[in-house]
Amino acid sequence: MPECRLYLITPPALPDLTGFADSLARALDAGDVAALQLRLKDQPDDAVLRAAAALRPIAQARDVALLMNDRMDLAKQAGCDGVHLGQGDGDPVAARKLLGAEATIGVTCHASRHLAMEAGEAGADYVAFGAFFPTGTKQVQHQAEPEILEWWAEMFELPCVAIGGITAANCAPLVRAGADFLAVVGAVWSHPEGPAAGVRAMNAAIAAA
Ligand SMILES: Cc1ncc(COP(=O)(O)OP(=O)(O)O)c(N)n1
Ligand SMILES: Cc1ncsc1CCOP(=O)(O)O
Ligand SMILES: [Mg+2]
Repeated sequence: MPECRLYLITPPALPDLTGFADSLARALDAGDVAALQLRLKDQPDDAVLRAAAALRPIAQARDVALLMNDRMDLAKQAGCDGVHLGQGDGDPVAARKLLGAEATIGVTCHASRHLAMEAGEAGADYVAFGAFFPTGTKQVQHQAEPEILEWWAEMFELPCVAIGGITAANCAPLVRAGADFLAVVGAVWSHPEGPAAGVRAMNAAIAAA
């Protein structure tokens, strides 16, 4: 079975940044996390930059890549390792030009093979498919099936990310289908025993898949 790793995404608002930074450190120390995406919604730029400045050293110290959601300009300003772009968030070619060859650029491809091939041609470092399961984190308009991961993994070397309602209890088919990363919000931040337990549970489920 090819390796699959956890990709952690922040909650959409961080009213207690200091408290969140502590929880994040404990969560990252609980098990393998490949990347952290800062995904703050409807927040002023200065709040996003403040959050990035607080979280970047925590991620960096643990060798976890920090990606900015939506905004390549803020990724650059904050010194992030990359950016995640949705279909309306800008051009991966422009992001590459701005952030450089070493940056990680991810692109949302919903459930579309066409969008994924387009993202690959535009120089994305990963393509993201979803939502695989119902999610309360975001109102989604696209539903993906594990077959798209199988198809992608068979056809292309470029890593693929699965997202949307993924938990320790439902992730096995996605791992088996060839997802390189599982991106989660709720499975970690809303885990009943806390985020560190969420990371442990996800890693155990990935290993058992
Ligand atoms: C890893 C990953 N995959 C998909 C998304 C969704 O991006 P987008 O479609 O731009 O939606 P928002 O996250 O901006 O609401 C993501 N953020 N990360
Ligand atoms: C950002 C995003 N894009 C598609 S589903 C989703 C939400 C993922 O959050 P959760 O893991 O809580 O379902
Ligand atoms: Mg977006």
